[in-house]
Amino acid sequence: ASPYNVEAVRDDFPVLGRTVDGEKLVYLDNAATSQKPQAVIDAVSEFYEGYNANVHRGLHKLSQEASEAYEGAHDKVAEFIGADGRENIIFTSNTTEGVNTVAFGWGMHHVEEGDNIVLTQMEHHSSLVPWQQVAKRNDAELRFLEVEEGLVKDGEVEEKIDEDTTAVSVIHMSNVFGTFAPVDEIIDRAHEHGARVLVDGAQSVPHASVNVNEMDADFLVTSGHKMCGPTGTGVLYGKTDALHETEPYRYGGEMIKIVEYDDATWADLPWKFEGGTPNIAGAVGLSAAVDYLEELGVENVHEHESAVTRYALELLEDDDEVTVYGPHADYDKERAGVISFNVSDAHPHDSSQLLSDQGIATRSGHHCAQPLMREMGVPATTRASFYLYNTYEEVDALVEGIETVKEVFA
Ligand SMILES: Cc1ncc(COP(=O)(O)O)c(CNc2co[nH]c2=O)c1O
Repeated sequence: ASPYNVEAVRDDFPVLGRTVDGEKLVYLDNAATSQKPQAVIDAVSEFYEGYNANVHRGLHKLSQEASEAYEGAHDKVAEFIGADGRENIIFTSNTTEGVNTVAFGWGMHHVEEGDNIVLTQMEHHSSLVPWQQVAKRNDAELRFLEVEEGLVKDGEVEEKIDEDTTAVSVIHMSNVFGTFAPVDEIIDRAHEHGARVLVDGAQSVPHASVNVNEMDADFLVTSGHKMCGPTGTGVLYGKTDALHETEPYRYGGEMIKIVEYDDATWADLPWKFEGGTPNIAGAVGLSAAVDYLEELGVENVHEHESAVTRYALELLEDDDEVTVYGPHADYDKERAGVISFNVSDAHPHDSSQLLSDQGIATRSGHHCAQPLMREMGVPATTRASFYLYNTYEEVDALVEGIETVKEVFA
């Protein structure tokens, strides 16, 4: 049984009521982006209908209202992830921008020749590629914590993070396997050697309770659009001292204090990192998304999602024509709502297409983890990813849909 009334929750999400070519929509692509509750849609509309203005305290009422909403959204996100306050919260357009801000604003200035940067083998391209650039330009070594079935191998953290490690960037929850990396062990080890750690929380913050202070992460990035927030929203968290060590990434208006013809000084945190007119409507929507998740209870979301995922794993693992990648249903540690699988000899793209023909939205491909796919020895996988509104009946629909794939490729 779910910790909340799933059917009532589903009524909050207009898109879930639609059909796809006459088939009832079964949306299982939440790792890519989540659907939006009416409260988020309304918050954005109310902003445009009622107090749309540019922020940073123009001297007219609408600007003051918009500024309060925009700045207040930073406070809300800070509270949601256990940060000290708004100065630790930078709004970005997505996780990718957050990683780039840290890689180029901090990494480029602190990683020196001969240092090493440590990642895991299951990083998303949005983390791997920026750090590749830092390593190349600063003549540093990239190291990878080896992973097996979505789990960092024993001994890797101890072996790979050493006195020459300056930066560690680790995916908190894998968008391929749904597994969690041992971030506490990684952060402890990195801090022993004075290295800063960026946690990629794109898949963890929307799905599980994350507290940046308890975790002691130096930086953490996530996507607002994966946690019921509008497209084009994301968050970069940084410890105050880490952000003071970080150069701005987006220069221009709003992020300055004093500007001369030949130089400028920067605004206080977090505005130093928010050059230009921000995504005000997105921030208002993200604030409403945090309210929605807090109302439901992120722990309840994680409990529901984990139960639905376990149900799916048990059914898929019983099918000897389905290969499930990552730990199986008997796995006793935390695992969130992502299952990568392949069906007999069907190419993942064909599986996804056939499932889509039945109204079932999954994603097939390399999931922005091409090196990992090569490690796994597969060109791609089909991935079902669950969220707070998915049901056991939708898992049954997925399993029935896979039967159709098997018939076509039998
Ligand atoms: C672990 C992880 N890191 C970073 C990103 C990038 O986030 P963005 O900048 O908001 O796009 C994603 C998005 N992952 C996926 C996007 O589409 N399918 C996915 O699995 C992700 O899953």
